[in-house]
Parts: sequence; structure tokens; C-alpha cells
Amino acid sequence: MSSEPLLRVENLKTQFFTEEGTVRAVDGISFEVREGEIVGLVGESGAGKSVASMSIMGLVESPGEIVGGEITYKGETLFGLEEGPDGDLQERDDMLSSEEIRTRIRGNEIAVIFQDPMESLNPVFTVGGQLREFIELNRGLSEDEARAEAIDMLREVGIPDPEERYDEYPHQFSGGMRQRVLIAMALACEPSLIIADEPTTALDVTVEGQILDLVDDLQEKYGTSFIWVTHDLGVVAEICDRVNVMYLGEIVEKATVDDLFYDTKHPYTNALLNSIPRPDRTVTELEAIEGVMPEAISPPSGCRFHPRCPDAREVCKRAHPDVKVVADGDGEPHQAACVKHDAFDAGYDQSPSLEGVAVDAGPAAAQEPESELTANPAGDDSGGENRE
Ligand SMILES: Nc1ncnc2c1ncn2[C@@H]1O[C@H](COP(=O)(O)OP(=O)(O)OP(=O)(O)O)[C@@H](O)[C@H]1O
Ligand code: NI
Repeated sequence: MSSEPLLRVENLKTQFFTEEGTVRAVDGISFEVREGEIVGLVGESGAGKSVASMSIMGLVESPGEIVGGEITYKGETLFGLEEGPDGDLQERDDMLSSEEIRTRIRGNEIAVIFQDPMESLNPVFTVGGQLREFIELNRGLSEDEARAEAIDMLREVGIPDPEERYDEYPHQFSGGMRQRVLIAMALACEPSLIIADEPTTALDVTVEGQILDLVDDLQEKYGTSFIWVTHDLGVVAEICDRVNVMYLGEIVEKATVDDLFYDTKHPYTNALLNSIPRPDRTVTELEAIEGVMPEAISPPSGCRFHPRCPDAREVCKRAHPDVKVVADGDGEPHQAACVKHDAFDAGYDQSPSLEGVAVDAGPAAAQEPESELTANPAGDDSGGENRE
């Protein structure tokens, strides 16, 4: 395995500057995608999964902005900052221009599949026509060659009778079939990386299963890497190799799929696991996660999950943990951001428990960040676990 991953995201921060305040949508996440692997990005609604994906694609729009970190793809800098002559941060010289990202990277190197195919497909053109045009433009093929390729791709993603279906319109396709078309479109330029943002969420379970099987097959055949965005750990279990669990703009646990499921290290991941249906449990036994995720404008102090965490203690209100290696894992370090692990040495064991925290955690419990936008001030003396 080569040492340089396909994609490397380092301490990425993306914020939205709104009238209500600064939304710290992605707040210092780091992860990598290696060649040929499917990496999960999982978390509840609002965790920052889509904003992270858009940041990688260079598609964050005003009032949003990447304000920190670095994104490298195949050794090229998609985003990077450095200190300028006046001391302010400025974009680095070696950073690809938005023109280069648009023409050379997006679609050709990194493709996206979104949740709603109707947003990506134009209802007034035929499915085949759109696919053909996309292939023609991006791969410089003649119209006839592109048509033949489009039909091949439709067959490849499991559209029956692709010659006939080629001339049909998006509304004549079922939701699952439309999603297959988007997969065909994403694969058409043979990108090295596909970012799939909840592409199966709107589908029923059977169709979802079929699409996941298809992706698994195609992944093997083409060797494409994927970032698979989902709120569903069941989906993660089915197709991912490694997983990053996000909570309120941060990654709180990273591990291989097996380690994540069988040796869970973060209470939030545990809560997510308890909230997914499993064949060995009846529906009445399912636990919803207590409380709601607070706003990314004023995240709770300390560990952002502490107001909802069954394991929370006093120290969790103060110490902000970054992810750290907490176990060897199965050939891959297992990282978690929770001070209950020895690796943090934050005094968790001696710390008094928080009374009734998981019972009435909710908006009220989340309303007490120590200071609005700097919940983790530098120089905090809480054990050196703080960022920066
Ligand atoms: N254009 C925007 N303006 C202001 N805030 C935004 C904007 N887009 C996203 N956000 C905020 O950024 C945070 C992260 O949103 P994001 O869409 O990435 O969540 P997500 O994990 O993808 O959730 P979901 O599962 O619902 O898609 C949220 O607090 C959201 O409100
Ligand atoms: Ni999203």
C-alpha cells in the first residue's frame, strides 16, 4: 500500500457567516481515503457531513467558507492556507484554481452522487441523452461513441433493456433506477473517488440493498474509492471499510467497520448503534438517542456530546477531547474523542458524575456554552486535550 492516501483532509474547518452567528458546520476534521476503499462519514442530521463533502468538492457557497485546514488529492492541494506577508491567512500558491478544480478534478477525478436524483437529472431531457452528453463533454468522444458508452454504462448499473430505456425521461424511471443512472453518470469518467451523499436514503430498504450491492460490485471492478455519507450505521456495516463518526462538526470516532461495531469507543457511536434496527431486537426495544443535537452556532463546552451522554462526568463539561488513539484495533489504530479512555489522562475516573444528565438533556442542557464562539479557548488548563 502506498503511503500517500488518495485524499487527505486535515483539520478542515468550514463555517457559515449568518445573521444569527457563525455556524461552525465543520470544525476541524481530519480523515483520509486510500485507494480502493469505501470510507463512511456517519452522523445525525446537521453533523456536517454534507458540508464536509461540499468542501472537498470546492462547492461551498456564500455565506459559507472554508476557513482552515488542508485538502490534498493525489498530492495536489485542493485547499490550503498559509500566513501572508501581512500576517493574515491567505490561500497557498500551490492550491489549484477554482477553474482547475472545475475542469480537471470535479467529475473527472472526484464525482458526487446526491440523495435526490431529480435534482441532478433534467426532467425535460431523456435519461440516455443526458448521460451521452455528459460522456461526450467530459471524455471527448464523438456522439455515436458516447451513445454506445452511455448504453453500456446503463447496462453496467443494472438498467434492464438499456437501448429502449435510453430514450425515456427521468420521470419514467423508478427512484432506484434513477439512482442507478446517477451512479452511471458518476462512473462515466472513471473517477478515482466518488462522494456519495446519502444516495440511498430516500429508497425503500429492498431497493437500497440492491443499490448497495451494485456499488460493492462496481467498486471491486473499477477500484474506485468512495466516501459514503449516511446517518445509517446499517448502511455503513454493509459497504464501508472504515468509518468516521461525526457529531456537531467534529469527528468523534474513527475505526474500521469491525472495530466500530464490536469494540465501540465513543458513547455517541454507541447511541447511534442502539438506535438502528437489528434483526435480533424488536422495534419496541429500540432506543432513540436522548435529546437533540444542539446548534452548531453555539456548541456545548467541553465535549460537545456531554449534555446527551450517559457516561458524562464533570470533566466532560470542561475538557474538549480531540480524537486520539485509544486501542490498537484490527491492523488500524482505533481513535475516539472521549476522555473516559486512559489515553486521555483527564481525570475522568475521579470526576464526579453529572446528575441526571442523559435524562433531561435537551435544548436547555445545551444552552450553556462558556462563551459563544470560543467554547475551547486556547490555553485552557483542562489537561492539554484541547485543539490548538
Ligand atoms: N447554507 C448554509 N447556511 C447556514 N448554515 C448552513 C448552510 N448549510 C449548512 N449549514 C449548517 O451546517 C451544519 C451542517 O450541515 P450539513 O448539511 O453538513 O449536515 P449533514 O450532516 O449533512 O445533515 P443531513 O443528514 O441532514 O444531511 C448545520 O448546522 C447546518 O444548519
Ligand atoms: Ni447532508
